[in-house]
Amino acid sequence: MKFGGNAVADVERIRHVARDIVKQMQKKREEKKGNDPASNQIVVVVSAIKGVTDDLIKVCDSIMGGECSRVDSIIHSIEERHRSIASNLCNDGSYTSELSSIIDALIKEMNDLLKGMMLLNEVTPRSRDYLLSFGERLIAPMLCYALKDVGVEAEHLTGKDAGIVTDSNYGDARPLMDTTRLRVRHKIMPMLEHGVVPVVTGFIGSDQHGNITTLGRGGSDYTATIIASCIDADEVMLWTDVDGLMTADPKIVKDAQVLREVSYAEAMEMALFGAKYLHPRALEPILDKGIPIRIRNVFNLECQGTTIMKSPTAYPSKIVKAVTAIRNVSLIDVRGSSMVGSPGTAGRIFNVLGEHRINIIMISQGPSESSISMVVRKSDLDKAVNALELNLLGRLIKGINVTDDVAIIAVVGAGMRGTKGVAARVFKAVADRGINVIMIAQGSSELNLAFVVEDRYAEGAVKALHDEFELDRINQ
Ligand SMILES: Nc1ncnc2c1ncn2[C@@H]1O[C@H](COP(=O)(O)OP(=O)(O)O)[C@@H](O)[C@H]1O
Ligand SMILES: N[C@@H](CC(=O)OP(=O)(O)O)C(=O)O
Repeated sequence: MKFGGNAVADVERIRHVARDIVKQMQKKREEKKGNDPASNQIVVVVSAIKGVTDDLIKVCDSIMGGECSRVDSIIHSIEERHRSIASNLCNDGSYTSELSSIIDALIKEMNDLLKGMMLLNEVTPRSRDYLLSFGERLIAPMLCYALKDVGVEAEHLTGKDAGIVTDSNYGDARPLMDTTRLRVRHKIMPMLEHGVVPVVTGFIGSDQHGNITTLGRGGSDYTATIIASCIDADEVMLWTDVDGLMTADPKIVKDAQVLREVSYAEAMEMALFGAKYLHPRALEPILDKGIPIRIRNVFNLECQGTTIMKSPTAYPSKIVKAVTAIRNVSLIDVRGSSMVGSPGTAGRIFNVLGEHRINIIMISQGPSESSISMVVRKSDLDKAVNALELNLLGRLIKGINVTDDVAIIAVVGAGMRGTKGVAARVFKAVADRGINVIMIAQGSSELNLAFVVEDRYAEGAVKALHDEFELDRINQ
């Protein structure tokens, strides 16, 4: 069971999560009538309080910008928030003092690290991951003690303690699954057999040298599926603050509906295109084993949520199941006559961006070959343009155009495969709302059709497509 950052934002929510875990354990025991000793074994994975990882990233930026007072004020508010939770969470006084001293020790370690980083005025990928890890490391002991306080035996572990070993690609590390499987089983299985609930920090692992690494934004989902695969779990539950995967972001479309079932492939497309910030690689570890994932709302236990599975049977006649939007992205257009007919052009452009660790979200090249359009995160824009200017401008490419405030809109659904007329419906619906399409891409899997609009039209485009494919009536 993985709990996202919204679910653990304050004392009340953490207590609620602890009670939810107890309920789920009881439910499992009843379902299996207690015959199976593994019937109520649960591993808990938890994310940093929503916003804390973002704040720690701001701290890194401020260190590099030499803004010490900004660092102090952000860190001060993180410390106060966690100290206050630690002192108000448990009813048992001895737990309160144990928890407070754990939190104090972590805060001291974080400040020691910050002192070093500030002294050097330097943030390396390795020190950045080490600092970001404190978001999760500060919350896991809280949930662990909340469980102890309601009578559940629990132990908190970092991803590193739990046995997640990764490569050294800081900021976006990948698990080395064979080693991880051995270590996770060795650590977690005995705890489960002894009736102890492991409470593991999401998002973090460690490389082979023992340095802390992070698995990329949204990486707690990934932690949950890595562990599930290692211990052959029956299922993975991702507990969040919405009822499940929905036909659109409920913050944009008021009558968005919960999808009862989607396939692994559809969920992966939805994740890649921004619906519920599911980690794009989170499904990889459980695909082969076919372990189902359930997305559920921790604040609405009545709702059964969404099941992500191999072969869903719901909605057999639906062409499109969801409309998604990726905001905060920018479009880079590179052009030049020497790009025409010259093999390796795209390779050279993508290499330069790859060397600067810039992820390209969407690519399009017209048959005239004289321009290539790419969408990158807004936060990567400066770095990307800089890298292209320094390495290729005046040689391979003659000009770079930037549109810095765009959004990618995508329609997703396995029913699109081989169905004629989907693109016509999509672009007519958008044009009828007076929205101009800047760039288009469709993968050959035909599971999605994606296009770019100016960001101010993003919500209008999502609503238009939700209406066009009658997604508000999907469950009728
Ligand atoms: N299609 C969608 N279905 C469900 N949620 C969506 C969708 N698109 C965007 N969201 C947003 O994703 C949020 C949940 O993702 P996230 O904040 O990463 O959760 P967590 O912190 O629990 O992992 C919701 O609050 C919702 O606004
Ligand atoms: N805290 C990390 C990892 C994570 O998965 O968070 P969440 O479950 O709240 O999306 C992040 O913000 O990226």
